[in-house]
Amino acid sequence: MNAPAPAPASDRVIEVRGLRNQFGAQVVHDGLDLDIRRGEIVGVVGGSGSGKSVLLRSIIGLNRPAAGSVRVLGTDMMNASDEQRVAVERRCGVLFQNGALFSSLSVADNVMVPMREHHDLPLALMQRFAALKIALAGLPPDAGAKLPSQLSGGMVKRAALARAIALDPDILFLDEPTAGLDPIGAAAFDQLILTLRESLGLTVFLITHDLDTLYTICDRVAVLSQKRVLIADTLDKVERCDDAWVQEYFQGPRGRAAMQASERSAAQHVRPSGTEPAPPGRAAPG
Ligand SMILES: Nc1ncnc2c1ncn2[C@@H]1O[C@H](COP(=O)(O)OP(=O)(O)OP(=O)(O)O)[C@@H](O)[C@H]1O
Repeated sequence: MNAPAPAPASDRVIEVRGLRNQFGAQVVHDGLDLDIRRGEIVGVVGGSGSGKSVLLRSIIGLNRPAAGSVRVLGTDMMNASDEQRVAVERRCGVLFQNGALFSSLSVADNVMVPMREHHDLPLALMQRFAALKIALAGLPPDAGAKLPSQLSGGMVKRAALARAIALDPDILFLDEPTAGLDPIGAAAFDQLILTLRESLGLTVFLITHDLDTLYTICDRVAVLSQKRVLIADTLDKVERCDDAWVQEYFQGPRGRAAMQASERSAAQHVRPSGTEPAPPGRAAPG
């Protein structure tokens, strides 16, 4: 398999080299390399327990790797001062699995948490910014006053997204953002990510098990297998990778359904105006 040409250094917003993570005797990553380029949406896939979340945590500094190097926005995270690390953190928004909102704070207060942490702004200004982010995340204005427990699952994801974009990040990290959403909610969330990428110029690191998300919004897909990134490339190249897990994942019934839905969607875009589009397809949630 030919490796894709390396991106110029100035384009790489995340560079992971020789990453090793180990918990006791369990080696999760060994010699893992990954580049993420400015402005792309990269889907990170792999079997359960392959180390996707640990990789995310290693990149954002929540997990200290046993070996290797991680550069984020040009900063060597393993050797950065606290000040440099905080400066990078400010430029990264994270949507954790299940949202991880503070249950005792309203949505607006949750969105203001990173603002309070990193800036010294008047309350009224923070409230205006929070309302803007809540709207950008596709929530109605009255959602700001609600507690997370008063929201539907889809709204919790959007509230967590509003918090993740609170500081206008350069890089958005999403850990299974469409898990638990119904197919229509998941498709809407995918479109929201695309819209935000365009409007905010984001780079997106996206962990997902959702094949439709991969086909709909990802520029490249990185497959975690055998403790490393087996391949990180466009979907058509990844689909042709002859690894057993990749074949089972992409050529199984759900993979084929997602691929066909994506082909139907592409065909709709060249359909002459005035003709009826085919209904959108989305593999049923597992
Ligand atoms: N803090 C920790 N201490 C010990 N083991 C850990 C820790 N964090 C993760 N692990 C282990 O590392 C492995 C990889 O975990 P990780 O959560 O990254 O998997 P994943 O690929 O995200 O899985 P899933 O798709 O199920 O969410 C798992 O075996 C997990 O139990």
